[in-house]
Amino acid sequence: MNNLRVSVKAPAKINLTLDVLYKRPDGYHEVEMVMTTVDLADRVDLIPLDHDEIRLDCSASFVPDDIRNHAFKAAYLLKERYRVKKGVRIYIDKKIPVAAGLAGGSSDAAAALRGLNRLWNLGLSMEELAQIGAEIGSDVPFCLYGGTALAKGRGEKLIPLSSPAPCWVVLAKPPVGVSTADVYGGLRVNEIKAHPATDNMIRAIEEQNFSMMCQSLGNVLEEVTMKLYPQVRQIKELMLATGAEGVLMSGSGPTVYALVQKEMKAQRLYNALRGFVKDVYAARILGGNETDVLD
Ligand SMILES: C[C@@](CO)(OP(=O)(O)O)[C@H](O)COP(=O)(O)OP(=O)(O)OC[C@H]1O[C@@H](n2ccc(N)nc2=O)[C@H](O)[C@@H]1O
Ligand SMILES: Nc1ncnc2c1ncn2[C@@H]1O[C@H](COP(=O)(O)OP(=O)(O)O)[C@@H](O)[C@H]1O
Repeated sequence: MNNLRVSVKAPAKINLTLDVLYKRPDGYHEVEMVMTTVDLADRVDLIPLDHDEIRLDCSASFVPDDIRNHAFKAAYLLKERYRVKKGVRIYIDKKIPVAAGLAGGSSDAAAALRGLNRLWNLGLSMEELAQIGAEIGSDVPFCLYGGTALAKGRGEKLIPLSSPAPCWVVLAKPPVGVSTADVYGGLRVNEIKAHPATDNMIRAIEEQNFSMMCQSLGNVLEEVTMKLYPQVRQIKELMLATGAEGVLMSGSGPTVYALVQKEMKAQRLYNALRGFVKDVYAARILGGNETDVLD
């Protein structure tokens, strides 16, 4: 049975921009955000079971192992909708920090959708998978396609972009978990001080202009999370003082990342941050399509 297992890479995303246009009647916020994938990734293994059950285990014990897990929900929705009478064990090798603004759970769900489409021979198109993904979470469609994209609507409407200038991303997560709903809930849309220059960011990406990309970083949720967790501001300041060319909080946070072009600078930042917080990662912007099924 084990030779039929499918393993899928589930990369983290960062927000290069995150703008909120207005609060919608359905409670969600209309967003405009540029996202890209980085090579910090979970691995999702899908192993057929000989009975009709979804079982989930994760290397991080505090991650839910039932329908509250986005990857479990992906399998559940596929089984329900396409009347699949097969069982699967989902194993998540967790490398992306949890509740961090890096879409770890969404990426696991996207990986499960892609992998199960193959394991169960469903023949679903990416559009069909993205529709199911959007029912699980606003970031799941982006995670399905990966690469770099402008996301609109509540995050599920995607316009693909080319790869940004290659660079290093040094990520630091203070030891707090952030609830995305609480952060959006704390935002007063008519009090937003500065909206990110989304058009400039898109141009910087198209032109692979690294310094323009750094200048165009912006996230309207940053202020909200910084009020809750002052460590976010402290990490940003430390990153800038250590030579980061651009810094921003990703998503609803609390992870902050620094962009640098040279590996040596990434190493210096990594070392400086490790003296301040435990969760530090050095990764590369992937930017292209890297969401392949591994085997
Ligand atoms: C902020 C972002 C930026 O990429 O990422 P994370 O910080 O979660 O990684 C996303 O918008 C998060 O997407 P995701 O985590 O999939 O959110 P969902 O599960 O769909 O929604 C969780 C909750 O966030 C709020 N929400 C989410 C998306 C949106 N456009 N408006 C909202 O107001 C709603 O209160 C919703 O109930
Ligand atoms: N596969 C998963 N990995 C991590 N967290 C998950 C997963 N499925 C559901 N969750 C739940 O989703 C919440 C948000 O987690 P995550 O996706 O890591 O963060 P974020 O939305 O900030 O990027 C967590 O608190 C966790 O309980």
